[in-house]
Amino acid sequence: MDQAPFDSQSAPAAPVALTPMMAQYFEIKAINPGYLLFYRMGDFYELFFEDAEIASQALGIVLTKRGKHLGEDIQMCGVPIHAAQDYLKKLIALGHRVAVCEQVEDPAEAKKRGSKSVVKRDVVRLVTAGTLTEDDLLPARASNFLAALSMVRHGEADFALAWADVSTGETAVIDLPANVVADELARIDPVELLASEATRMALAENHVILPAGLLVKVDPDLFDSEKAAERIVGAFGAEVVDPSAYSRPSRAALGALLAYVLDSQKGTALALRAPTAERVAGHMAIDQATRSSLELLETQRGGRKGSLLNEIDLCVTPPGSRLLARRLAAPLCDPTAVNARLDCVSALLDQPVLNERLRTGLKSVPDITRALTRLALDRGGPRDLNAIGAAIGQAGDLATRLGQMSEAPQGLVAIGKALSEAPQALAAELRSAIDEEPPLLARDGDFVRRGYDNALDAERALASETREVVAALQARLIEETEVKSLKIRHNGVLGYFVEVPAAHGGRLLEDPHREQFIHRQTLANAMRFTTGELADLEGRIARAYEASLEIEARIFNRLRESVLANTDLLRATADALAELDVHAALAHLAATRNFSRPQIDNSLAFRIEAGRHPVVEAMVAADGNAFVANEADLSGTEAQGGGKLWLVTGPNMGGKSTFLRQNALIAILAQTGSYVPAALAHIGVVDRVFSRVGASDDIAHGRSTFMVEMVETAAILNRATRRSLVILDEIGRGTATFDGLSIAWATVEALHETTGCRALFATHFHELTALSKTLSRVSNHTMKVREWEGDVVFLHEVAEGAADRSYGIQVAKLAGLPEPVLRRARQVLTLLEARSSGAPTLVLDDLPLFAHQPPQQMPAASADPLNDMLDQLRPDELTPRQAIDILYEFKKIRDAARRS
Ligand SMILES: Nc1ncnc2c1ncn2[C@@H]1O[C@H](COP(=O)(O)OP(=O)(O)OP(=O)(O)O)[C@@H](O)[C@H]1O
Repeated sequence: MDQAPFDSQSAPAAPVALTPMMAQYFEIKAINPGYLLFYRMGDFYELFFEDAEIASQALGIVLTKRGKHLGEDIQMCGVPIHAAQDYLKKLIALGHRVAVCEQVEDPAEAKKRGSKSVVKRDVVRLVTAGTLTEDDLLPARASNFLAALSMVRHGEADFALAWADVSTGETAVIDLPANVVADELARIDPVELLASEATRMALAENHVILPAGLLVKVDPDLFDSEKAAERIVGAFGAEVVDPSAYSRPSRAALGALLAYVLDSQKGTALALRAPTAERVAGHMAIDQATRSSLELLETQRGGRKGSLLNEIDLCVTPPGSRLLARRLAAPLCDPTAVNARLDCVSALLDQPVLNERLRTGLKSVPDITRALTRLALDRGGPRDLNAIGAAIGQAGDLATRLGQMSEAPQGLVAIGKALSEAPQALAAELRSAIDEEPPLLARDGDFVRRGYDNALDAERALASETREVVAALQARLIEETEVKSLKIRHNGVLGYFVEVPAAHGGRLLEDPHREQFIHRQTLANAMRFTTGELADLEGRIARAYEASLEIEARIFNRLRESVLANTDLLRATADALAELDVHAALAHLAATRNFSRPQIDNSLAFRIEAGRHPVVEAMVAADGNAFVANEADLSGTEAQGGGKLWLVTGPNMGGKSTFLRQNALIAILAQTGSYVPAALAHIGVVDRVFSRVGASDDIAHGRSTFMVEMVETAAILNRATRRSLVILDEIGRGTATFDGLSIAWATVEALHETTGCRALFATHFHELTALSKTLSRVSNHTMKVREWEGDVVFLHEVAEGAADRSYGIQVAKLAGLPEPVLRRARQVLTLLEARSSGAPTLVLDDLPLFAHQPPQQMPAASADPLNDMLDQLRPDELTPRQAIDILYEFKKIRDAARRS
């Protein structure tokens, strides 16, 4: 094996000719720019130079030095082979990409070329976040997409996005105009995104910023649409996929995706499925801001817990959870397709005993899509074969159960058919061949069942017979030497040997035993010998073992081939299992959470009775409280000019955000094919949902909160259609009162007059409620509160009419604003209200600040009340929402003081 790549003894301090190994290292490094090079040295992967610095810091491992280059120390760190997987996982999670460079010849071969020759090495795999296949590197319940974004200029730029989960083989592509690129990226949520610099810049001109953390800038050549056609045919076969069926941008995106995956696998055949061509209009458009505001798959803080998905995901298999997440990210727009899904849920809901049995059966079905990919990439092991065998068996059982269903809907019939076609003969073969608990790797052997292969059994018998031979030999040697404590033992260094206690060792060194026993080792208490007979035995055992390993490897490969020959059937089985899991889970959800079936059609209806927010409901229930269900009716018709717009007023904390969001979530759940948390829901399919709720809670990156709010409002006004559902919360709040009010006013008018979409608009500008008099489809609604001894009690109930006031001061009191501040605020409010109603009244200056305060409570600094308030605030005890509300109070007081 090689020594150090860089010879520390002979490395001079000045520029030098490279040692052969250094030359090899640099050569490999140069063709893999952007990757940390894991350079195989014996039992370690070693990293050098900057790679070593990066890895040692990222992994918390020691950085050492090995030799010199150009007079400088060479930094080095290493990870042992057996732990490499864990280190890789950490590096990938931190966004690094790794090139794994192995020794690709036997060191003995290298020696033959001369003593100074270097063992050949080559990169066998590029490991990146988007090209992983190993279970322990992947999240079980989430997809892991690699995406490639292409641009083909036709005067105006046309884009396409291709994406694949390399671990499951799922592949898809979609043509996109520039203005939906960001939405689609948000939906697919890739872990790695390939694009050229030109594409990145063209999108930036369109105000679409590609996520820097995921972006891998690749050579534009990778996107050549002509080469792409060849790659597509090469990957899937001309008889399976016709490249000309895709648009030029789609071909280019697929071509780049395939090239990158192929390169990462270094020549291993691809295990991707023929790409599905998706259409933008096929699913509900939900932009990034809406996804984040509605916390569909993850919360705004980034975790899955607290998201809608987490609340509704009762799937019992990881592929089921992955499918549900994908469906929730892309609800359907075709009522027929939605209803077909709902029919499956309804049928299972109607048969709870069957559904429970199906779920119990599904629970033990292994994740075969990933096992199949590993086998295709020759990275699989006997456990993958077992998983596939078990899953096929389960699929058969589940098909039988489904077959017992009376009047199954079309969707379940199709699932049952796919399950019944699972290749049972293959499963029987796998079951008869592989042990129940095999080792991870085929090369470890001992996984084929006894009785499966005669030749293998014969070799194994030889190996085990030798055990008996050893015992017999030991007995004979005891007799011959008369050393009763003589033992035949085995270890890795000596192989088989004879061991006697030290006290008897001398006897074997003398005649007549001297000839037979060759001394190998003297220990404190024992002496060890070998004999010719033992060496012979050793050889026989080793040969038998080698032979059995070889036979097992042949069996493994044959079974692997049989599995791969059934790839299409197995994928269909896996798809059907995942889909059944999703329907069964949604039926279980509907039953346990009291959801009902939504009525979905092509109308412009949006009528929800007793609607609930599934996540807040669970949260409130955990505190022992009941969620207050609310109705919403935004239904309209073309003849009326579109849907209705509800203006919702009411205090902070009154439940406006919850109410607004729950209606968007109900629409999304319904079009996903799920029952919904409402007593009744009638929804004409929604083509886009826009939700801007609580934007001021977000810390805007680089743009002020108000700017973000305006950019997002602009997007809604430009893109919403009559079929859209728009949910807006406190538009215009982040600027001066009159500017904000005017913007909010004009926005409501535009939504009503031009867009005609169904909309919920929450606001603190009570002036807006006057619009209901002039705009026919605008109506006023309010969150009910009850005042009790000066305090406010939130009823969380939506009622007709407008709120007469905002209860800001009462809420500020709940938030713990100091009493002097509250008192002063009440005075100011009274004055302001009186002034705006035109009543002759005192001016602000007439009122002494904090009048009636005893002097000790109101120190001299009260000339600057804002300062005083700040002194008394306890920021740590405030929620962001409370803090913002207090800030608004501050601004109001300051503005009022300025004007008066
Ligand atoms: N329908 C409901 N039933 C029971 N509790 C509710 C309901 N709606 C909201 N709540 C409770 O009230 C809290 C505040 O609700 P929400 O954030 O929707 O109020 P808001 O009016 O939007 O306030 P803000 O304007 O300050 O964001 C929720 O966290 C929840 O605990």
